[in-house]
Amino acid sequence: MAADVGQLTTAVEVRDLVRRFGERTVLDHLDLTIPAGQFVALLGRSGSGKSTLLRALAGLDHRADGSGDLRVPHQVSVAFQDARLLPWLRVLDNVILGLDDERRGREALAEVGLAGRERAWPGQLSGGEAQRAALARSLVWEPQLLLADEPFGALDALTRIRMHDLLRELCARHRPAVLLVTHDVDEAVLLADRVLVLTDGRVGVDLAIELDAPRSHGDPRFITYRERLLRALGVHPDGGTRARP
Ligand SMILES: Nc1ncnc2c1ncn2[C@@H]1O[C@H](COP(=O)(O)OP(=O)(O)OP(=O)(O)O)[C@@H](O)[C@H]1O
Repeated sequence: MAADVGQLTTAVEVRDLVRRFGERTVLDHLDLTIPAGQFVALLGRSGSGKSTLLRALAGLDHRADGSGDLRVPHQVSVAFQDARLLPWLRVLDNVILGLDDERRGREALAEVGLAGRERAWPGQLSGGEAQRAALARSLVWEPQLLLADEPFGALDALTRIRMHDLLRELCARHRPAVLLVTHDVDEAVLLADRVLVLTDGRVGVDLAIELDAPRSHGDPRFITYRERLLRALGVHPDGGTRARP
C-alpha cells in the first residue's frame, strides 16, 4: 500500500517490503528511510532487486506480488536508462506533457543546457541531449523524490561525466531526495550522500559518504569507500580498474 509522506523531513519510508515473482523472493522484508533532500545511490549485483525496489517506490510494479508499507512524497519523478521521449512530440512538448506550463518547460530546458532546442524533435537529439531533456521533464514537476534507474548507463564516458556534474548541480539547487540505481561504484561515491548495497533482498550495507566537494577519484578516502563497496559486491578491488560488477 503506497501513501504520501505527510511531513517533508522524510521523503521515503519503507517497512517490511516483500516482493516476489512466482517462487522467487526478490525483496525480503526490506526497511529503508530516506530523509528529504538526501542523495542515495543503490548498488547490488545483477538481479539483486534494485529495479524492483525502484519500481515499487514508483508504483510501477504491478507484476510483482508482495506486502509491506511504502510511503513516498506526492511529487515523484522517474528517469530510466533510455530517455523515453515521445517521438511525435517536440522537445518542449515532451517536457511539459501533463503539466502544460510552457514557461517552466523553457526554464527547465535552459537549466539542462538545452535552451534553443525547444522545437527540436526527439530524433534530432544525441543520447546525452535526450537524457538532458528527460531530466528537464523530471524537473518541471519540482519532485520531492527523483527515482533514477541507471540514467547514464547508455552514455559514453565523457557525456557521463558531464551528466554527473549536471545532476549534482540540479540536485544542489532543487534538493529532491534521490534514489539512483547504478552498477558503477565510482558514480555512487562521486554523487551520493549515502550508498546502499542490496544483498539477499535487504539493505546489506548502508554507508554515509563524507567527502568534501569537489569529490575526486584520487582522494584516499574516495578509494577507501570504493574498495569497501566493491568488497560488499563480491569484487576484489585491484586498485587499478573501475569495476562494473
Ligand atoms: N516482471 C518480472 N517477472 C519475473 N521476474 C522478474 C520480473 N522483474 C524482475 N524479475 C526478477 O527479479 C529479480 C530482480 O530483478 P531486478 O531487475 O530488480 O534486479 P536488478 O538488481 O535491478 O538487476 P540488474 O542490475 O541486472 O538490472 C531478477 O531475478 C529478475 O529476473
